[in-house]
Amino acid sequence: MTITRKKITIIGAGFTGATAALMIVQQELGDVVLLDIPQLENPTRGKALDMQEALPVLGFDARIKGTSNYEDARDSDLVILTAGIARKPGMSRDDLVNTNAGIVRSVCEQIKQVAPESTVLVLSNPVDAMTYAAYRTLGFPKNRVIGQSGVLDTARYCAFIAEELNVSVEDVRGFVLGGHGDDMVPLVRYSSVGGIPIETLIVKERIAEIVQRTRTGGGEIVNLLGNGSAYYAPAASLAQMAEAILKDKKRVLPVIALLDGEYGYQDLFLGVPAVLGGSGIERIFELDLTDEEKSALDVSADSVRSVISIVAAGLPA
Ligand SMILES: NC(=O)c1ccc[n+]([C@@H]2O[C@H](COP(=O)([O-])OP(=O)(O)OC[C@H]3O[C@@H](n4cnc5c(N)ncnc54)[C@H](O)[C@@H]3O)[C@@H](O)[C@H]2O)c1
Ligand SMILES: O=C(O)C[C@H](O)C(=O)O
Repeated sequence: MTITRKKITIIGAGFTGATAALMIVQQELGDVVLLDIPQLENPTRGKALDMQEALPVLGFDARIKGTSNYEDARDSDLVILTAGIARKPGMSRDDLVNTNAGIVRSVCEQIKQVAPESTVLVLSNPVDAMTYAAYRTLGFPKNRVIGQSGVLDTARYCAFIAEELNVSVEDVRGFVLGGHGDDMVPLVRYSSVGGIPIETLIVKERIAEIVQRTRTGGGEIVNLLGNGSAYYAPAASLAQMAEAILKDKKRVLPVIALLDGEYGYQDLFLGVPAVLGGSGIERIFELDLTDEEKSALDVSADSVRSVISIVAAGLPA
């Protein structure tokens, strides 16, 4: 019996792309193609070769290829899109919209030629709108075009709760809904530690501070780094989503999905809990929200809608 490994192409071999590549091969999810622009062909090949040479020490089997040629991405099972510019201190993610929409569109034109059956995972910011740009350009079914934000935002939220209570992160459960902006919606009511609701363990004022820190978590890292944005936690989030898809795990994770009436929104990409498996987004869960939670989600949805409208204006009708 021949065992054929899955093929994962990561477009953008910068901080998030290269880190995700290493995490993906360390989970033995498949062979990785790391693709960047032709001007960066040699550094991209260098990164891939360096990772390849780490694998005998780490003890994992995979092939990693650095390239700028889309032929190398042919027939990929999964394409991860990290191409684009990152924000600097003082910028919002939305400030990246015009530059990154152009990049996402040009990359997706190529992907649809060489990997028409792939599932596409989008990271480039502003990610809700970039997932929309990818969906419109690719023309793939909506279950195969997915954005990453909620896994990362939830990870930050859970890390802060674990730190607050001095408990294992393994026992913290939480959920962040909505767009990947400072008005995202951490759902306190659905958050627990070892099954115990956090509202019974942490005072209201501290919960509010944790929620606020989660919402601005990306900016906190941008300010500390000074010249770029987070990449370890984003790459780990991509690897978890890749695993769910490539191993058909049917994980329940917050993902950016195209909504068709769910939560009362139409034609909108927004972070919601979904079943992620071999077919991509297999099902969206609609949670019962209080009026307060729904109002907060409406605010986040409005922000996303306004950025999507900028992208839509630049796309052919
Ligand atoms: N959604 C999220 O949660 C999340 C998390 C982290 C970063 N991001 C976003 O991901 C993007 C990448 O972040 P990073 O830290 O890896 O940035 P980076 O600058 O380190 O890497 C980006 C890479 O994309 C490449 N690139 C640019 N145009 C390209 C093209 N047309 N084709 C192929 N490659 C191209 C660049 O050459 C660069 O190597 C940014 O937009 C950032 O804001 C999103
Ligand atoms: O904050 C950023 O610009 C990068 C990313 O979206 C993050 O949340 O870390």
